[in-house]
Amino acid sequence: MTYEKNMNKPAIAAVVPAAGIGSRMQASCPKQYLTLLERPVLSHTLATLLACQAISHVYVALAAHDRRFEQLAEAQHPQLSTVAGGDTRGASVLAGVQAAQQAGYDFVAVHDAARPCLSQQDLAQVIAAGVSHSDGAILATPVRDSMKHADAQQQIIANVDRNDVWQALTPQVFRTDLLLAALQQMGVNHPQMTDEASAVQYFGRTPMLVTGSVKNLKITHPEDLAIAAAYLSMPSSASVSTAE
Ligand SMILES: Nc1ccn([C@@H]2O[C@H](COP(=O)(O)OP(=O)(O)OP(=O)(O)O)[C@@H](O)[C@H]2O)c(=O)n1
Ligand SMILES: C[C@](O)(CO)[C@H](O)COP(=O)(O)O
Repeated sequence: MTYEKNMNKPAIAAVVPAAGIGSRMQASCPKQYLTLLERPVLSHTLATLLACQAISHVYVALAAHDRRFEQLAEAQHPQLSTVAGGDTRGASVLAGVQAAQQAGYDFVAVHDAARPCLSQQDLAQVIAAGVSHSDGAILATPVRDSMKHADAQQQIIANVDRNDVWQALTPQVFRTDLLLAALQQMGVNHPQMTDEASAVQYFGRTPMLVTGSVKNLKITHPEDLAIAAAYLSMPSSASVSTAE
């Protein structure tokens, strides 16, 4: 075992899919290694997870050809292990969840490498909800703009009632055995497996939404790096509204 069993506390591992190529960033290296306030994006993400008292170990899924990870300050951390990622985000997550299960962790908190602005407060809240709700919990934010359905010509065909529409974020926290069974049943190459909750929903369960900060953005497009830098530079008490 890589953690100390405590009868009062569930054993929780984080799983970080970090094997993507970041094609939408159009950068010279995968986005998790781009510099954000003088450190790689992934370094910010891992430091937040490693600083969380509730998380005993972090499994990072890496691309087979990755030679950058070993340069990170966190690479040799005793509470961190790497696993071989896969061709899809789901395959990378599955590899980390399998490692967590083999080590005996009861719960997993899956968090994108590309989300470096997660706060300790949001992390603690989604872990508390994921551990207490039998079908797990994910961070999410209510959508703030008008939402439209469009046809193939990009013409509006209908409005979407936004009152019950949320944007899914990470971390997403589940019992390890539940998430493993759900990922395996849906199949990690399923086109609709865009996050862990999708697999758990496909398995017939109903995860909870926990309202998180919009600052927890996923670095996806070139302009997102500057936004992340601005968010990380704000004092932690500075709030960004989650709903309009
Ligand atoms: N085969 C893959 C694909 C994605 N990811 C990870 O999943 C997270 C969210 O995925 P996304 O933002 O889509 O990352 P990329 O696939 O790298 O980006 P893109 O789709 O623009 O190529 C990222 O941390 C990414 O590294 C992964 O571990 N393994
Ligand atoms: C998991 C996720 O970050 C939740 O918003 C998102 O679904 C990942 O999607 P991507 O297409 O791999 O960026």
